[in-house]
Amino acid sequence: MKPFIYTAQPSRVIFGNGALAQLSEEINAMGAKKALVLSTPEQRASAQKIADLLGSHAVGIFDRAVMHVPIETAREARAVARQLGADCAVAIGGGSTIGLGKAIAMESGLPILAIPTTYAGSEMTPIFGITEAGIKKTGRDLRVLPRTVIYDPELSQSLPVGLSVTSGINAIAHAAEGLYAVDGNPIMSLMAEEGIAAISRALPQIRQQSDQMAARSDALYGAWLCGTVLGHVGMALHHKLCHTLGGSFNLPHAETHTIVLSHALAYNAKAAPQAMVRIARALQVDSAPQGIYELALHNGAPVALKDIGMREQDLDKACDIALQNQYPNPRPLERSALRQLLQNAFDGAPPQA
Ligand SMILES: NC(=O)C1=CN([C@@H]2O[C@H](COP(=O)(O)OP(=O)(O)OC[C@H]3O[C@@H](n4cnc5c(N)ncnc54)[C@H](OP(=O)(O)O)[C@@H]3O)[C@@H](O)[C@H]2O)C=CC1
Ligand SMILES: O=C(O)/C=C\C(=O)CC(=O)O
Repeated sequence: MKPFIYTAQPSRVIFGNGALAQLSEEINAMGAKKALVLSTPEQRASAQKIADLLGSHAVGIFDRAVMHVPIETAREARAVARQLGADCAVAIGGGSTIGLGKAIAMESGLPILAIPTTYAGSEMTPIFGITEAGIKKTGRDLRVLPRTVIYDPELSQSLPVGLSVTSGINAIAHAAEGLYAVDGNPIMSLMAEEGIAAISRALPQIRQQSDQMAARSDALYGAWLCGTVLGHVGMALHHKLCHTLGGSFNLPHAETHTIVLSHALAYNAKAAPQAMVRIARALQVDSAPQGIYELALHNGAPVALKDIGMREQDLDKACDIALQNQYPNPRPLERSALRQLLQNAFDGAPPQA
C-alpha cells in the first residue's frame, strides 16, 4: 500500500425515496429558521414545493440560478439573502443551483442544505465556481460545502433521459480521475469503483424506462459516491480539458464531459494501469476507455464535440489553453498527443491509446 493522507469532510447525507419528508427536521437540526430557497426559473414549482414544506421557516424563493454562476446573479442572490435575513440556503436542482448556494455561502457563511436532482456532484464538494467577465474561476473553501444533503431519487425522475445519461457520465468522470489522482487514497478508490458501477448499471435502465425507481436510486447513490471523490481528491487532464472547452468555448457541461472522458482515459491508460483495471471492472468491460465510449454511444449520448457546438478551427486554441498552468496528470502533457486527443473527440472517433 502506498502512503496516503485522508481528510474526511463533514457533511450529513439523508438518502432514500421520500427523504424529502425529512426536510423540516433537517432544517431544525441545522438551527435555521429562515431558509431562502434557490432554483432555476424552470424548477420554480419544485422550489415552491420546498417553501410549502418549510412553511414559516421559508423566507423566500430566488429562482434565477443559471449555469456557471455569473457574478451578477451571485450578487443579486446575496442581496436577497441579506434583505430577507436568511439564515440558510436550500438549493434544489443541479450543479448550477447548488453553485449559486455556494456563492451565497462564500460571502455570508450561511449553511447550505442541498437537494440534488442531477448527478453532477457539486453537493458533496467544497469547490465553488463563479464567472466574471466571461472567465470562470474555481477554488476550494470548506464554507461552501453543503452542511446537509437530501438525496431523494423520486425528485430525479423528471430529469430527461438524455441529461440523465450525460450527467451520469459527468459523475463517472470524477470517480475515474479520482482513481489516478496524485493525492488519491484507498477510501476514495473504493467509493470511485462502487460509484462507477452503480451509475453504469443504472443508465441503460433509465434509458429504457426513465421513471424506474431502482435505477434512479442507483444513479443517485453513484452520484453521491462520485461527488464525494471529486470533493476529496484532485482532478487531472480530463477535468482541465472540460473546463477549457466549457469555459472558453461555451460547450454544455455534462455533454462535454461525456465526449471527452473516453479520450482522456485513453491518453492516460498506459501511465495509470491500476486505475484502468478498476474502471473496467466497475463497467464490466475489458477496456476502460472503450467501455466509457460505448456507455455513451449505446445510451444515445453525443460522442463528438462537433455535434455540441465546437468549431474545428478552435481546436488548436483549446489545446494551447489546456497546456497552460501545468497540473498533476499520470502522463506528462504532450502537445501533439493532446491535439490528436481533441481531434478524436471532435470527430467522435473511438478512443485511441
Ligand atoms: N462545484 C462543484 O463541485 C461542481 C460544479 N459543477 C457545476 O455545475 C454545473 C453543471 O451542473 P449540472 O447539474 O450538470 O447542470 P444544471 O444544474 O444546469 O442542470 C442541468 C439540466 O438539468 C435540468 N434539471 C435539473 N433538475 C431537473 C429536474 N428535477 N427535472 C427536470 N430537469 C432538471 C436543468 O433544467 P432547468 O434548466 O430546466 O432547471 C438543466 O437543464 C456547471 O456549472 C458545473 O461547472 C458541476 C459539478 C461539480
Ligand atoms: O466548475 C466548477 O464549478 C467546479 C467543478 C466542476 O465543475 C467539476 C466538473 O467539471 O464536473
